[in-house]
Amino acid sequence: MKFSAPLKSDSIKIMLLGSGELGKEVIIEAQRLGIETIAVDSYNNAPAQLVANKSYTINMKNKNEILDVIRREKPTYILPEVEAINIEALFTAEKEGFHVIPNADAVNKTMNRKNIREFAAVELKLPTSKYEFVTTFEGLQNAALKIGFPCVIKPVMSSSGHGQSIARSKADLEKSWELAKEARGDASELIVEEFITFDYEITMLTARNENQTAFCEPIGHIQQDGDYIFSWQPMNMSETAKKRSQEIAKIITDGLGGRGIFGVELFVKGDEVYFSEVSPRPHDTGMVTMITQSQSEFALHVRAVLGLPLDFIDYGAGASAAYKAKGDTFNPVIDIQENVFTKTSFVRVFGKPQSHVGRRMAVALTFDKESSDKALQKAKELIENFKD
Ligand SMILES: Nc1ncnc2c1ncn2[C@@H]1O[C@H](COP(=O)(O)OP(=O)(O)OP(=O)(O)O)[C@@H](O)[C@H]1O
Ligand SMILES: NCC(=O)N[C@@H]1O[C@H](COP(=O)([O-])[O-])[C@@H](O)[C@H]1O
Ligand SMILES: [Mg+2]
Repeated sequence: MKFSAPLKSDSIKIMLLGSGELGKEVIIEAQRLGIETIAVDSYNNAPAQLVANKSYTINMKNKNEILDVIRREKPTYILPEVEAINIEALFTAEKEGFHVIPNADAVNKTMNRKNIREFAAVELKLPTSKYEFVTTFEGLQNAALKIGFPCVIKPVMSSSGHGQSIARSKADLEKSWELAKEARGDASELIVEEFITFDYEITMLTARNENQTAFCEPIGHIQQDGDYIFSWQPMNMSETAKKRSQEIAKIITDGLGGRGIFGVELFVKGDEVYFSEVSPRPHDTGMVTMITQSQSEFALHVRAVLGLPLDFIDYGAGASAAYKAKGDTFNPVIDIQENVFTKTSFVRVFGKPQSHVGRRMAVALTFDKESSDKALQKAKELIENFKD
């Protein structure tokens, strides 16, 4: 195997665009290799800014502000960490010779549900739910009638379930239409998806670079209001479904190309696997890998970016439970009970400077050599005792 270069860490600079909890762990992993790090976000004291060498607070949707920090800092690698980034800035940076991870086109495709869905379903011919795109309320009504109820309605640009809803009948559509407007991204166009009655859903974390593609064990998860609350690894699945999941993950990540880790989101029904969406970066459900793998998804992301080997060992089964704020405050204090600090469990507090109801603030991680179920049970119990 040939690697792109020996690691000369002092000559490498990584810039994160978006500095939340996932980026914070990426920065820590890069720092462990002696790499200079810069964290950019739209608010001060974002989690990754707390641990980076340097930070900038800018309007992430403004092309010039993004290009200004890139041209000033001249990072070796630019790592988008959130979806809401001015994409033209990334295309321009790439043209100027900067290395965007995994690449500007992949970021563009995945930040917009229309682009990624058409790429996956039409171009790559991957199985997905039935879908339609709409821009008017009348269009939504027609699409929902065509696809049938229940159906899932999402803004084409949004994440963590923002603006997403399930319409169970025609009467729900008005509410769905209004809700979609609240999305942070672009709510001018919506996707209407057939509701898949899956047995379970997984994230297939896939790390790739020019040398290698590596899969993590499948991660099962539970979502509430379109946002993850519990995840566990490994998800116990049939060999056929697992193989199919890896095949789909390989096709979509090869299709997008570039270096980095991807969170490939899949719905599984029997041995049938449907592609849902993909993050070209670490995935929230993948935080469980901080306790289950010798190299977490964050460490693998950094290694993939640097062209280093993507080999690691699995320690055993584990689970994660997200803690979401119950109140709205500045400088929130998260109250964590002593029972989290055991041989087989720990906590990561993100350090967000402000809480609002439902904002993810911390994660409890549990380990159980043999059983994901037991690890999940323990994580659920631990999170019950968190307060803010
Ligand atoms: N077509 C569908 N059928 C059934 N369930 C769905 C469908 N689409 C979405 N869901 C459910 O809603 C969850 C969130 O959907 P999706 O991943 O598209 O939203 P998101 O806002 O991009 O979330 P995130 O950014 O956290 O990945 C899915 O993980 C799944 O549980
Ligand atoms: N599903 C995507 C996801 O989990 N993204 C993670 O959440 C942060 C935003 O959190 P915030 O909304 O609390 O600022 C992002 O910066 C990223 O770390
Ligand atoms: Mg998702």
